[in-house]
Amino acid sequence: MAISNRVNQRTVLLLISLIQSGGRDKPISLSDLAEFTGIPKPTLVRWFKEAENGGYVIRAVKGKRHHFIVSAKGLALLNGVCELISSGEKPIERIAGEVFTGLGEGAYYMSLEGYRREFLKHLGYEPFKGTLNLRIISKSAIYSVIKWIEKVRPVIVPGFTESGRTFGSVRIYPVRLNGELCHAIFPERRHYNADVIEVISKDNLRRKLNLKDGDIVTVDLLSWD
Ligand SMILES: Cc1cc2nc3c(=O)[nH]c(=O)nc-3n(C[C@H](O)[C@H](O)[C@H](O)COP(=O)(O)O)c2cc1C
Ligand SMILES: Nc1ccn([C@@H]2O[C@H](COP(=O)(O)OP(=O)(O)O)[C@@H](O)[C@H]2O)c(=O)n1
Repeated sequence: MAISNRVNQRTVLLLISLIQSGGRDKPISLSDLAEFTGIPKPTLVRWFKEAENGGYVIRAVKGKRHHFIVSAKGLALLNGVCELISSGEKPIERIAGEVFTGLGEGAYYMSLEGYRREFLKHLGYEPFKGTLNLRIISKSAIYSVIKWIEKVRPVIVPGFTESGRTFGSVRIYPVRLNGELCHAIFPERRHYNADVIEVISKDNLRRKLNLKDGDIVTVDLLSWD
């Protein structure tokens, strides 16, 4: 079920609270829910009124006690929320990175035929000539990257010799940058330390994702399967 943006977020929170309190398949009283969640009764009364008007809960009154059942529409709404969250692949980790400009060397290396041929073969596209640099600010995120690199088997582009000069191998890993599927590359010989990721893509990412130096991006660290 697609979630309408008119759905009240309080209703979603209320339904989650009901289910956490054991109300997925049986009625829960207002008092029990207040006790379980610590949400004041008057607040719950208001939230239940909204949810009832929307058809997301069913009220059953016995004496002074009000019981609530999650309706079929309420369950469908929560399933819609779950689908929204779980759509797409599950990243191994998710970190933040900051865009910065380097010395312009990425464009040179990414233009070399010896690399371009292999990128096309392994990734199925001809990358934009350059690497988008991301600085990882937090220590825990740097640690996540180190663990990710250890865990995921890389695609390896071998080194080669061209015009008498030797170029090193490059390890490649899949990533999503602000939701866009791209690849992180780790050249065997590189200037940067563990706090920098270089990202390649068929597109000019600055243009496509409207990025400039200092912007913070979301990086999903993925595996190949
Ligand atoms: C595909 C690729 C291959 C590279 N191979 C080498 C290499 O063989 N030797 C080297 O000194 N640096 C190599 N580098 C690393 C660059 O020297 C540099 O660390 C990196 O690309 C960052 O450059 P920038 O931020 O100035 O653009 C390579 C970079 C890329 C993208
Ligand atoms: N897929 C890519 C690769 C590089 N770039 C950008 O293209 C420019 C040239 O890349 P580069 O690697 O030579 O430059 P620097 O990383 O040294 O700044 C830089 O501004 C990169 O950030 C991009 O927008 N999208």
